[in-house]
Amino acid sequence: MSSTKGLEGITATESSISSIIDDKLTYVGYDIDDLAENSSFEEVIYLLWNQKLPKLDELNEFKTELISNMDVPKEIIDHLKSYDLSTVHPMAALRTAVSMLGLFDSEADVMDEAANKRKALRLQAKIPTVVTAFARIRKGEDPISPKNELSFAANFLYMLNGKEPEDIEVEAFNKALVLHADHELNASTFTARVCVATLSDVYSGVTAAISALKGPLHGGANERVMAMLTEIGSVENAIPAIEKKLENKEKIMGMGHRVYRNGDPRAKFLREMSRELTELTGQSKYYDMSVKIEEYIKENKGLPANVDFYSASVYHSLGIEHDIFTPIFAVSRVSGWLAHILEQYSNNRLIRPRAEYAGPKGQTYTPVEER
Ligand SMILES: CC(=O)SCCNC(=O)CCNC(=O)[C@H](O)C(C)(C)COP(=O)(O)OP(=O)(O)OC[C@H]1O[C@@H](n2cnc3c(N)ncnc32)[C@H](O)[C@@H]1OP(=O)(O)O
Ligand SMILES: O=C([O-])CC(=O)C(=O)O
Repeated sequence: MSSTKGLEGITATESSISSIIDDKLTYVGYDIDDLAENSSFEEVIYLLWNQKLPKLDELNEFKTELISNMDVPKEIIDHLKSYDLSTVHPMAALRTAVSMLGLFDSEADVMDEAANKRKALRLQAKIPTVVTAFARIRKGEDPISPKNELSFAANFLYMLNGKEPEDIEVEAFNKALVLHADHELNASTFTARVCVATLSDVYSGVTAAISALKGPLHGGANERVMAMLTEIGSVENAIPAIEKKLENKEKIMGMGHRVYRNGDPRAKFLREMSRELTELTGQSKYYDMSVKIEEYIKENKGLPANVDFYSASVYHSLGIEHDIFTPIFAVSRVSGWLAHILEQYSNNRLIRPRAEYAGPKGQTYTPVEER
């Protein structure tokens, strides 16, 4: 028996949700380029959960259902208020709040398909409320309810900032949500599938996935990209700073990918949005720095920028606090986690690989007082 470190190259399941073939990403067979240019995030959620794009009346009904499920129990808001918000990371708060949401859902442990779909809708709807409520409470502001006439993307920015966003902001944010929605068997999605393959419930699966997304080698990288750009400070300092990091064997956040070797097809959209939005907000230095870093790493390490790299300067230009970047990833990716959870239930088998034993053998037990 031999093992593959990090399960690289191992095909662990069949899935009809998204595919990455020859550096091309599709959701249910639709090219990500097409979806990023044309679709709303609501359409993409519907697509991932139903394996088809909605008709207009189906889409309208779905949007209404989402908005009408965005409320969060007062007890959870009160719980958020009880933390020391100067030290709690919003991903930790989100992880706990999602777990708590399960305590307020009388169907949490009802395992039939219809109930699981209803829970999926509730979770997708409530996660943006938790993230925006956390961000507002920590600034001493009250959480805001969504507006029926706004899209999912617009409502998120409205609930975060308390004012209706500009069209260009909504367009950029919607595109970012579409681009982050699903990504085959990434670490957090795999985590969700492993969890629910024990026939544990949807809330457990999503709580586990949030825990995996939080790490800096996965979704947590976007916040760290912005920390790196802030630390570098100027376009002139970009290459010297990166050289120093590489000398110190530090990883450059937002660079590299387990699957893509030639380039992440999502990055070009985020790069363009970063160019536009940083220019519009007079912060082009972040885009210019990012381009220099991307080119340098490509040339010297052969590594491409991943989805987290330019999303950092995009969210920064939208005025979003840096530690809210990874929760925003969760606001989008929960759509993919839920699609995978529903797919796992529909054709379940316990996920239980083997480990190659590398420890000592043949040891003899000695009583504690003789050791
Ligand atoms: C949404 C997402 O999850 S996208 C990924 C987000 N994560 C990041 O951006 C963090 C930075 N990137 C990384 O850590 C990695 O590229 C990962 C985790 C994304 C992929 O990891 P793996 O497939 O395991 O690649 P691995 O870590 O083995 O890297 C292969 C080689 O490239 C190097 N390398 C990979 N990424 C980087 C990086 N960002 N900076 C510098 N060197 C890197 C490794 O040090 C290694 O070099 P070596 O062979 O000389 O030891
Ligand atoms: O697929 C991966 O390994 C990481 C990634 O890009 C994602 O989750 O979007």
